[in-house]
Amino acid sequence: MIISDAYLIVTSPGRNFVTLKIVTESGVYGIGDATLNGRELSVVAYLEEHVLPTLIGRDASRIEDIWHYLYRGAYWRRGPVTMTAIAAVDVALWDIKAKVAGMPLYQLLGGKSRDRVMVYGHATGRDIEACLEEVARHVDEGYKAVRVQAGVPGIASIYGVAKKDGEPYEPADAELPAEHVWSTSKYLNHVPKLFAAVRERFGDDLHVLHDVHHRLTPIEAARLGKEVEPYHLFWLEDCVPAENQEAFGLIRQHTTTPLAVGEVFNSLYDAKALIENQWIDYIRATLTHAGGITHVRRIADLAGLYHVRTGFHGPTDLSPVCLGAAIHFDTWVPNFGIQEYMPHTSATDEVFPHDYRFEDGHFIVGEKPGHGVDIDEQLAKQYPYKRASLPVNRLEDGTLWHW
Ligand SMILES: O=C(O)[C@H](O)[C@@H](O)[C@H](O)[C@H](O)CO
Ligand SMILES: [Mg+2]
Repeated sequence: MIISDAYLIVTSPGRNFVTLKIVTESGVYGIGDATLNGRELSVVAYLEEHVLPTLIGRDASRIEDIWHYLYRGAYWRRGPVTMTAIAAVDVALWDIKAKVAGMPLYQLLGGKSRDRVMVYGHATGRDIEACLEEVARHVDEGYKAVRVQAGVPGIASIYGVAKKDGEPYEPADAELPAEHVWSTSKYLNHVPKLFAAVRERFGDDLHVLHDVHHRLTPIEAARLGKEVEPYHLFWLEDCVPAENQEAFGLIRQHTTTPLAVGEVFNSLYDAKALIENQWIDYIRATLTHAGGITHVRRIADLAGLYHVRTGFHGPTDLSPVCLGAAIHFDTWVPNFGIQEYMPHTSATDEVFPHDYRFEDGHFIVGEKPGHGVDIDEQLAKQYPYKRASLPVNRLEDGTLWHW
């Protein structure tokens, strides 16, 4: 299982994706996702200059050793670029190992803990009415859990709401960052009304989620958590920026609304205090940005000791390679909570043929050896990279805020 080649494929079938392919002397290959939204080419440079040349001639079966070679061996630890690069190598190597073993990846991890993986979809609308229509569409399509984000009166553009009702939401929508204007008070006054309307129309059984996208302070998050308690959210996500993990201790004292965090985390150390103090309920760090299967497995195991469950990040800016590998992980991990699912465009699905399938609000893992996702390199060439940036947010007085 000697590595003979390793190269990147950058393609943009609707949005940018970076994919690593590692090939062994026997011809067996594996692929890993290396997409860091809005910062794609920094990971390309990191891999091409510092990682890929060191892989040639190594034994692909030594996943653990290669992980530490890339982590400890870099001297400069952690960070999204490094950890995304390591993750791409790691997932590609697990893909190779499972293919060589002739097993779907979940078997190598320990086998199935469940038959299917519950997902949540995204309902978005300009106002509450439009948003409720989108929730209804998701319910009709079989979803058991729906994230609900609506426009707020007085805020012109807001995270999570598509420009036109019924269109999928894509945040990296401009070559250079768009500037949005944010008002915490308008938002806080509006969200409880949205969830009151959702429960009134859809009853108690549907799981409902909401993403604050890092824009509150701890005491504001505490207020929101308390005010939505009657509507029994499945989770309130990223309610404050999480560099200061202790902030979650304050929020926790005030509310029983379950808290999810971690899509921007890239290592266990970002979440250690959050988990050990039981300040959160769901950890969202996912394979592509947090060092791959080898590292996220450690995060999940620590989380399990403290009743924290997984709720992997799964937006369209993570490629089907990430989603496919995540579904294997979700099928195995004992402390699974939920998986995020934003459907990719059909052009993306054609570039990345895969064997997972969506059925009745759940993903069913595929049975092909490996993680079950491939890349059509010829087709990928038809979609050249296009620079695309995430927006920024400013308060109404012009202060740069969290988007
Ligand atoms: O919960 C989510 O799915 C996320 O918040 C995403 O929508 C991020 O904004 C995106 O991944 C940034 O690239
Ligand atoms: Mg989020």
